[in-house]
Amino acid sequence: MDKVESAKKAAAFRAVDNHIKDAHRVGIGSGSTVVYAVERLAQRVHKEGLKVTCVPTSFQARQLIVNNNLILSDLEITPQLDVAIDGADEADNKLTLIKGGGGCQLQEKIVAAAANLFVVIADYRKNSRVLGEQWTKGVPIEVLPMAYRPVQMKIESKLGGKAILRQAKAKAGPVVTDNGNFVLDWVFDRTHDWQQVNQEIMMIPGVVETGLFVNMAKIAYFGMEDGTVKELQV
Ligand SMILES: O=C[C@H](O)[C@H](O)[C@H](O)COP(=O)(O)O
Repeated sequence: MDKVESAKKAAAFRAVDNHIKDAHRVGIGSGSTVVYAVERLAQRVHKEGLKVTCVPTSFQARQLIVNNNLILSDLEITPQLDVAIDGADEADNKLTLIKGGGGCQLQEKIVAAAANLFVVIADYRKNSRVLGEQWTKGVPIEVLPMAYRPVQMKIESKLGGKAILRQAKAKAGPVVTDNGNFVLDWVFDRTHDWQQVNQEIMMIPGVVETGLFVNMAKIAYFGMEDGTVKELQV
C-alpha cells in the first residue's frame, strides 16, 4: 500500500476506534477514505458485536454499507445521528472544508448536519492552512441543470474566479450527481470569508448546495506521511 493510502487508512481506523460505540447511529460519508472507515466498522461489528445503524451520503456509501453487511437506514427512519464520518478534499486550520470532489456534497452536508458530531478523515495532502493552498480544483457547487449557465455567470461576476461545468470521464457530457443535478467547480482567485461566500452562493436561484462546510466539523484525523495520525479539534 502506498503512503497516501496508508495515511487514509490510519486516519479512518483511528476515527472509527475513537468515536463509534455500541448502538450508535452513524452517517457514512463518500469517497476513497471512507472505504477504510467502513472496513474498520465492519471489523468491529463482527468482533465486538456492536449494533450500529448506518445512513449513507451517496449511492457509493449505500453500496459500501450493504456490501459490508452493515445495517442500512436513511434519514426518514433515523433522522438524528450520533456521529458522521466523512473525507474532505481540503480542510483549513479552523476545519472549514471543501468537499464534493466526488460530487456527493449535497447529501454529505445533510447527513453531517443531522449528526451530533461530524468527524473528518483525510490524508496529509488535505491538511492546509487556508483553503486553496493544496486543493486547486475549486469549490464544487451543485446546481439544477436548467440553471447552470446563469449560476455560472453570477458566480463569476460577483465573486471572480471561474465556475467550470464538471465533465464526466466515462460518458459524453456533464457529470450528473446522485440527485440528478450538475456540478460547477468554482476555482476562486483569492481567499474569502467562507461563511459569507457560502451564503452568497446559496442565494443564487438554481444553486442546490455548495461543497463549503463552514463550522460543521469539530474534529479531524489526518494520516501523516510518517505513519502517525494528526488530530485537529476546533
Ligand atoms: O464528493 C466527495 C466527497 O466530498 C469526498 O468525501 C471527498 O471528495 C474526499 O474524497 P477522498 O476520501 O477520496 O479524498
